[in-house]
Amino acid sequence: MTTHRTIRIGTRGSPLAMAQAHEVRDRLIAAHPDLAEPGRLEIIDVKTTGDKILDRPLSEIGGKALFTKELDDAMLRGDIEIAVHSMKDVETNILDGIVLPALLPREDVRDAFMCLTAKSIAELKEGAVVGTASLRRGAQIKARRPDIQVVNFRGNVQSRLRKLHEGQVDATMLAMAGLNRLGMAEKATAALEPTEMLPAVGQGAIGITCRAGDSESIALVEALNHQETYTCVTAERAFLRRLDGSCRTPIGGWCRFTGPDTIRFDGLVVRPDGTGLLETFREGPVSEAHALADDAGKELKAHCGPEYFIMSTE
Ligand SMILES: NCc1[nH]cc(CCC(=O)O)c1CC(=O)O
Repeated sequence: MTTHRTIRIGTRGSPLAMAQAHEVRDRLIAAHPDLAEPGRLEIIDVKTTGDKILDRPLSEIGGKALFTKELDDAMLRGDIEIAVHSMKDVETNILDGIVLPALLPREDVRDAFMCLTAKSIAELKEGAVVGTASLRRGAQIKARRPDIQVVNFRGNVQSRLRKLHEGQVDATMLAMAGLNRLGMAEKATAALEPTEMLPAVGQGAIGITCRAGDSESIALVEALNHQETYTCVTAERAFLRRLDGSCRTPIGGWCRFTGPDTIRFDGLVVRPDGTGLLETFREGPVSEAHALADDAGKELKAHCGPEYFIMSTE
């Protein structure tokens, strides 16, 4: 192959998004050493609405599509060849004209608990204030500790840590994956086991998209795919699709390999106020991962009424 066009890697501009884009660039060069030549790869900061509006809950301003829309638009316009996404933020249905040729090996899937006064959720003082913009984290913590007050809390990792140190909240939660990628894992007070806080669908996984038909970029990106992660995250997204997943419903879903040929999927839904937690799991062969998670979604969907879903009114 002797084409020499520049491959533009689009990303959001936050420190975490930039770290992820650099990881993709490094992996592309490791897989295709000719890409190390000057001018072959370029990282482009595509501003997203989600990064610009910081004072309202994510669930009120249009959900996770915000984080990906501008990257999708830039790709469809032909401004970038490759886009780097946190799979947690990618809509369950990928746009026509865009493909997902690779998921990188999954990072730590757990949520981090960050608190200056307690080592665990159980040790938080009566009536403690926990800051999170995530309905999933807020509802799961309320399910465990109904006395806790959950307040909306956004911003990047650095600004959330500052608010914690200023005493605006008693505790907050972040993805371990993000802290690890920023080299800030030591900021976590504890990692919450999935039995205590089931992660979001796609948490810890980076997805790389290309324009459908851009066979050169697709071939470069496909070499980075980690099949185990792809199988698990695809299964989780089948579960999410059954539940009409968006930022507006507290949903957790996690699939992992339990042996070379077997998986286990765990899923839950809970009302935003922390009541009515419903959980289920499936175990079976890897080849059935998608069908098993899909079936788990059907089961939970049959049991959760409209009060599990916050309807959009804006
Ligand atoms: N919604 C923002 C977002 N999207 C992905 C991550 C973390 C990295 C990951 O899950 O891969 C975060 C921040 C957080 O939840 O702490």
